[in-house]
Amino acid sequence: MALGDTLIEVTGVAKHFGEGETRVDALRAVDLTVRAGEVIALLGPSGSGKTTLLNVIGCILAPSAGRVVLDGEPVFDGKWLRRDLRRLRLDKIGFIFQSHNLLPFLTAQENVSVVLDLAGWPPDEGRARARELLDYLEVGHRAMVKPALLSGGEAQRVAIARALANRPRIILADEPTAALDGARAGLVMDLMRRLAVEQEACIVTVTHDEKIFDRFDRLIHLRDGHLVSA
Ligand SMILES: Nc1ncnc2c1ncn2[C@@H]1O[C@H](COP(=O)(O)OP(=O)(O)OP(=O)(O)O)[C@@H](O)[C@H]1O
Repeated sequence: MALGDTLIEVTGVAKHFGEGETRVDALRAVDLTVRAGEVIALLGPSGSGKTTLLNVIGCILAPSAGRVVLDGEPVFDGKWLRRDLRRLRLDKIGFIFQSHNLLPFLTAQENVSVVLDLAGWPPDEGRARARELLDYLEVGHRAMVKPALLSGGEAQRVAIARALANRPRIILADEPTAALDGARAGLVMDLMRRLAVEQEACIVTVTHDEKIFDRFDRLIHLRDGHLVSA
């Protein structure tokens, strides 16, 4: 598809942890632009800075230097430019993690609708949206079940529904298919792409999972905190 708006613009971003002899430069002068409709992978050896970059884009971690613009809005330029980062994350960003992090005491449907409650949706609209997404992801028949009774693939699809529920335009995923077999991993990525394209969103995925490399528009390699290709 034709690429749309620029959704992620990271310029000169650096992040170090600690000082002096214990200082670790996790990111060094990273530039990255991602546009609507793109599904990209962050690859690289352990410790190369993939999760750090994902957390910076997700406004979970403040960079040490640089500029971050999300969906046209400057959010960091040497310092945070917005005070309400929680609201920003709720509105613009959906997170999908390797371990699905579903709340064990809520049903599958409630795990999705709770995000919409937090974002201020009326409860009946939130329930309807949760159900619609679970149906779309072919886990609607498991809507009233608690996570402990879901298979790995079902739980991951519920987690995807939760990440996408509020129609964020920036979807960040950390090893979303690591727990799935090859066929299911491909299916999950295909579903994520379909939803992203429909919602004019982008997906940035940290992965080591070679089974799904062919599902990405771009593979971006990190090494020692540098982007080595983009
Ligand atoms: N909170 C922290 N405090 C100190 N050092 C950290 C912290 N988070 C990350 N680091 C260091 O920053 C570097 C980059 O870490 P990061 O987790 O981004 O790598 P990664 O590429 O995601 O690795 P992996 O594939 O193992 O998850 C590593 O050297 C790591 O030890």
